[in-house]
Amino acid sequence: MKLFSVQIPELAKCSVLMRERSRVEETIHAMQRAGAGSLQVISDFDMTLTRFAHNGKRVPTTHNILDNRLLIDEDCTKKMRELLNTYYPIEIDACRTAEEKLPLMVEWWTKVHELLIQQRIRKDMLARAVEESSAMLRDGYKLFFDRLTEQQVPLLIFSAGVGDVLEEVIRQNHVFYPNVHIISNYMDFDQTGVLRAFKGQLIHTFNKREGALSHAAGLRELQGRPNHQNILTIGFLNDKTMDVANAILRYITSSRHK
Ligand SMILES: Nc1ccn([C@@H]2O[C@H](COP(=O)(O)O)[C@@H](O)[C@H]2O)c(=O)n1
Repeated sequence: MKLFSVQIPELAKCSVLMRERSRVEETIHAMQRAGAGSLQVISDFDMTLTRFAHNGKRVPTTHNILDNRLLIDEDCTKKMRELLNTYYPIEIDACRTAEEKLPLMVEWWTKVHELLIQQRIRKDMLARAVEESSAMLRDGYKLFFDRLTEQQVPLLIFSAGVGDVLEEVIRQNHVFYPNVHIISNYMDFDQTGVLRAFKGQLIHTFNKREGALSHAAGLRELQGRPNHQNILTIGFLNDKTMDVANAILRYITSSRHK
């Protein structure tokens, strides 16, 4: 289909890899015919909506943003880093199955959350910790969030990170719009604003997908958007921008094509 190299030239870039090009094109076409009113977007957060690295340094995940003296002491920093060095290589180990990794991920998240609770983190310090961090959204994020909100397309961010921190990152980047819904690990603060637990069921890397789909089905705003036969999954190479996702979004939501 010539149409796509002309109307979405970003898809012709050699950095864009597709398992079955014709299927991708058919799906985008079907989504465009269905229009913005049928669209819903589900996204990860850390290293998807945020950058992987900047100036050669890793951009912190929402958990790592909490590594700030305003919130935790040196001993906790040390223990959290040891846990990261132990469990992160397991999370990304291509030789282990998801079944093998799952209990180890539960162990990692549980240990870190216990450490954070012991630190009696203060809710009113979170915004400053985010300000002082090097958290950074991926290039092209503004166009992405703006387009979705203009077109009233719900954006469900499903993250195994820390929801309170995630919210603060998008708030400080001025894109926490009403169409944005976040499912994540939220902190539970006592009446004086001190962390005492994490709310609800733990979300980790290996239970995110099922959780995202069941939550999406339950959200009132997403009802009436049953575009389940047309699903497009987009992954990013670490240092790439959101231009491909933005180009597809522009095409699908542009009234010119209707
Ligand atoms: N203590 C932890 C636990 C997890 N992480 C990383 O957070 C990432 C969350 O990613 P989302 O796409 O779900 O937002 C996850 O992949 C872990 O690598 C961490 O940094 N510290």
